[in-house]
Amino acid sequence: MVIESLFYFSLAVLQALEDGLKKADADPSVKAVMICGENGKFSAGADIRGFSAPQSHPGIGLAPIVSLIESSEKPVVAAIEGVALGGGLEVALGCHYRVAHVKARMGLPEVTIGLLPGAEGTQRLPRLIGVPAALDMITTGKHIPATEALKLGLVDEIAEENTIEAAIRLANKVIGQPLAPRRLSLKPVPTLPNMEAFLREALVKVKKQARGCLAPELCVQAVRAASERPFAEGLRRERELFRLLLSSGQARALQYAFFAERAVRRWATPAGASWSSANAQPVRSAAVIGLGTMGRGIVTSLVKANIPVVALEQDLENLKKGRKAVMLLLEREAMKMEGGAQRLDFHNPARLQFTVDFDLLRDVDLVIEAVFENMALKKEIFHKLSKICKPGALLCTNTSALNINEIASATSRPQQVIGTHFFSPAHVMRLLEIIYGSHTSPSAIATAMQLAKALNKIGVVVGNCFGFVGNRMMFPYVQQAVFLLEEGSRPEAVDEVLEDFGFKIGPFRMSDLAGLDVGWRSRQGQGLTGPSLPAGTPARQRHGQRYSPLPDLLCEHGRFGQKTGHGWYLYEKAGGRTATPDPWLHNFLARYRDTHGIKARAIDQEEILERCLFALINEGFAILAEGIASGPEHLDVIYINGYGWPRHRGGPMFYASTVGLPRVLAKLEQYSEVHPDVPGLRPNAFLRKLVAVGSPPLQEWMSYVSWQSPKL
Ligand SMILES: CCCCCCCC/C=C\C=C\CC(=O)SCCNC(=O)CCNC(=O)[C@H](O)C(C)(C)COP(=O)(O)OP(=O)(O)OC[C@H]1O[C@@H](n2cnc3c(N)ncnc32)[C@H](O)[C@@H]1OP(=O)(O)O
Repeated sequence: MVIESLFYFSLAVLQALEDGLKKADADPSVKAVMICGENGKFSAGADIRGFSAPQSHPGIGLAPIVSLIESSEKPVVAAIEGVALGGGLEVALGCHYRVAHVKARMGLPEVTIGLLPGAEGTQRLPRLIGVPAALDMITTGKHIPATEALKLGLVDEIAEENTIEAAIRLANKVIGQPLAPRRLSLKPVPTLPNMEAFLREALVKVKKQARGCLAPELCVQAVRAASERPFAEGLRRERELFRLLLSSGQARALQYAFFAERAVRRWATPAGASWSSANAQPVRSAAVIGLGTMGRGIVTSLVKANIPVVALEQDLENLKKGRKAVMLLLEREAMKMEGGAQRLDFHNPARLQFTVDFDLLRDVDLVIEAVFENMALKKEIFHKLSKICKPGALLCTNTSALNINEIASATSRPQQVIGTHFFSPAHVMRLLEIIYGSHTSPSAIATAMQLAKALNKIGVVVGNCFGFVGNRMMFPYVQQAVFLLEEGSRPEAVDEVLEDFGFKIGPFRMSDLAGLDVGWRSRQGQGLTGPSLPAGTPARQRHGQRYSPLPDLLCEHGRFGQKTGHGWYLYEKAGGRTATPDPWLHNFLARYRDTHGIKARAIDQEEILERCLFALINEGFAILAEGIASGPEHLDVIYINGYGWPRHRGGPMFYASTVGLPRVLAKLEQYSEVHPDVPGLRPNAFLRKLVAVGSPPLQEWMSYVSWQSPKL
């Protein structure tokens, strides 16, 4: 008998499975059962949306079905095609045999949505493949290919062609064989000589990796229960831990992040452009200009995506340096991939060519300029590109803040100019901020989004303003961090609070890593410091607002961060990575406060957290109100994927909604009263409006934006 299930479970699917199994058991003419999915997909598990209404969620009814499958007196074989994920794999674990198509993928990704495999998966999987492999799958949520599943013993057979036929063949073969040895609930968990030490180390590892995130830790506890307790008791523990996660708030945040990342694919602009009005142009070849840190990563990304690249530098010396660095990156990437260097084919000049000759850019479909942040230089390059490149070529600039319209004005085809803000290291980081200017065509946006997909990145379309979304929100955050130092705090104290919140790295460690000179150059360009600063400008004020010259002073002392061996911290050497608190810096701060008559005060963790985060969130509301991004999900996806925001807190705007908008507003009002010369702390009008209308759920915020004056 064949039972078909749907892509992700609904109550109806579970009911059909139960009915089918009972019918098969009762019918003497049925000798074996095969469970498969529809349309070549076994199952992606439970419907994630339902976890916000757990009482009615189909997942709740899943565990009894898995038990029912296992206890069947007739052999049950799972025919896995496409994916078997989460509850889908748990169903397969209840079956007595598993056959997978060679291209199928399997996994227990519940941890990524803040849960654990709660339909007996944490108890069955270790019994089947042992604790180390099960723990790896359950705590990372990774999807493994069928070939690996076979090696682990997760599946019994691999089908190259027709999985259903192979599963039926296997079912016929095993009719009449004893089923007890195939029932995982009856098997012991394979022992390890050092199980206790192994589990302890696993716990330490996940706690370190996912700071503050509960699910990986509770997954380890559930697997520990499997190794220490009888099956039925292990199940009770699994259920208990599952309930804890479901009510933790982190599950909601992680599930929100799952859907937010999918929602941003459906881009739209205030002018009404979207996928439905735009066709992406094919990108069959690309060029990258500038082989500095960003350019090298971008070339690597393109090669990995199988797009032939022309890599251009201004002179032979830089070309040689850039080429060596790119080759090293590609060698490393190839080592991580199946098929390695052969698959990447980067030694083939038809796939990757290094040159100083602009003329070789004549035929490419897309150019990504990645020279350093200098408007004059970028304009010169774009002017050249508009003369050389073929008419349809997309012209992208990798800038983190500069005005796309001004860069586009140097060309004769501003409709084809677009910002593509990569994050460092560009071949690793998943975010791609895609910035359209006033003249960028919908087709150019669609092409850039398509490129993001090809590069396995998450493209987020945003409007043009200084710093775009990510850096614009980052400025007030870093500004508050520096103000806190002026007022009495230390870099390590501020970093610790934000790292305890869950950021991978606090603002001062981050500045040291990125290089303090980057911001210094930008502030010099803006006339905020350096020779162009008018004489007589007060040290701690610019344009009537509070300004801290601390970062500029550090640069004047040659402290650029990791690269010089000292910045906000001290490092073991130039280029070192181990940050230690620096007594020189502490003295320097004390002298600075004396010079400016600032009385140092003790600043508590709450103030550090709120001033940094609420200033960032406040800017987020301004961005939404101006129509720079089409929804809070966009801001959250940018922060999770580009700025190390803890995913289990769902992104800054989601976090604001969990704190409660009235509280965010009240706190901003309170801080703003104390610091009236800091615009970043002045509550944004859109935040006020949302509070005034009763703080609607985040999904409804954008319906309160008035679009009369989008600054686009
Ligand atoms: C109260 C205590 C009681 C204790 C008992 C508890 C019992 C618990 C029992 C069972 C629990 C089961 C847990 C689960 O099964 S949780 C779900 C686990 N599965 C996943 O996490 C899979 C998530 N999906 C993916 O990874 C991908 O979508 C994938 C399936 C690999 C397909 O990828 P791709 O081809 O790139 O397509 P998209 O990601 O764009 O997805 C297409 C659309 O489908 C939507 N989608 C996908 N999976 C789900 C899902 N599981 N639930 C809801 N929706 C899903 C996705 O959002 C896309 O939608 P759209 O096109 O609108 O953007």
